[in-house]
Amino acid sequence: MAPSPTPLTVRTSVLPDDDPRRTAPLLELLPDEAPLSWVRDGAGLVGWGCAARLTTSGPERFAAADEWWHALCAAADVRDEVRLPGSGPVAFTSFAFADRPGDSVVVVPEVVVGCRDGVRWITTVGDPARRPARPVREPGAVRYEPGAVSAADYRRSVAEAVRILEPAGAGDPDGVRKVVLAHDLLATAAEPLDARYLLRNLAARYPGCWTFAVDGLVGATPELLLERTGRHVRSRVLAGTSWPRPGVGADELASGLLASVKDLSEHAFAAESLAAELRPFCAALSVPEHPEVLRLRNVLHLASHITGELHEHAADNGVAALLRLAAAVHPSAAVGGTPTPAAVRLIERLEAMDRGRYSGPVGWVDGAGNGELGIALRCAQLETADGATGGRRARLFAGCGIVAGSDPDAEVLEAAAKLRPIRDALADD
Ligand SMILES: C=C(O[C@@H]1C=C(C(=O)O)C=C[C@H]1O)C(=O)O
Repeated sequence: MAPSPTPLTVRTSVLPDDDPRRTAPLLELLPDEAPLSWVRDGAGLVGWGCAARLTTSGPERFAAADEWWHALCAAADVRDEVRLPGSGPVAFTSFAFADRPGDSVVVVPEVVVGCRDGVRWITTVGDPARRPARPVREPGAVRYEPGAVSAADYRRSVAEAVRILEPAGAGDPDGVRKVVLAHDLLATAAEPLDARYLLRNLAARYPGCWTFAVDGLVGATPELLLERTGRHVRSRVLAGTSWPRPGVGADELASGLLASVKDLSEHAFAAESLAAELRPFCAALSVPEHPEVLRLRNVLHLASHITGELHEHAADNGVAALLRLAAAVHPSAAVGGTPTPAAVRLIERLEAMDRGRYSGPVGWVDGAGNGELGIALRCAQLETADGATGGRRARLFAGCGIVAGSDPDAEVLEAAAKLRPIRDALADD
């Protein structure tokens, strides 16, 4: 049962010209204590402090979060002179991948600074405490060791999946055709980890990705699960991956990916599952016939941009609030598999680790039910010391979509390429 909300006083105003926060890069405004971020190409939202917080779990976690957030906003005293998506009341959210185990969190910051369409604003909730702007700390040397699932265990589980999965165009129509398996890696730094160090390095190297931090989960994801702005919804589905190899040019990698039957089938599962779950909410939905290639520093992905217009009644009565839509589309076949329930059971059996909030929806939601949720990929969970960040350990995750034609050795290399963004961001450079 969600706790009963205490009324919040929410004030949003445009930052005046002479305020240094108007021009400083968003990430540079963050204090070291529990920073919150959703930034892409320099725009987005950063937040800090905690005016309200919900921890929830289980299959109803999205509904519980939506109900709590809706009640909090309905009771709030709001003055918003900006009136853009992300102004007024805002919560940062990060959901567990699995129904069980794992906690999901919704955090309402005391301060949010937002930037959108060239407008910079600040939102305060209550009377925020001043936080000292301590300099960003470097992690020093970082040591790695296997996590709950080593690379060797991962290879074995992929090989087992390849044996079990139904081949394309044949086999049992109800059998699992795609499953996404992951493994983890533990990093221990010489110095306490400062999320801001990771955020800045990630944003510098992956500006087109969404650089996020919520409750110690820090990363830069290229995958947008769902964005809702009024009646408009949008998703960037990724599945099918290639990575740089010596002697192979970027164009060759891209054309190889577009011609790979295995990657195209992996991709089709992901794009179709997202579209199928979203369709009942939409008056119009546009799904590209063929994916395109998204080029990042560490990998290339097949990408589909799906857009839709929500039914007017769905948009108006709250059934299509972003957190409700998230319940419908998560887990897509980009991080679960096809068909979803059987694939999720196979993940429990073969992967057998607690993913926590890795590969769950992460992002923000505003008081009107708008917002952006990415899939928490290319990320690390920072260990918390005494309930606050500042520990020296982090758990990194990466996974790959497996189909009957997958090669276990290649999937180990692909997962290693997906760990690069965080490993590079942790490097003491
Ligand atoms: C699971 C991850 O990535 C997902 C799997 C992909 C694939 O298998 O090709 C591509 C992008 C993501 O949807 C990850 O980065 O950990």
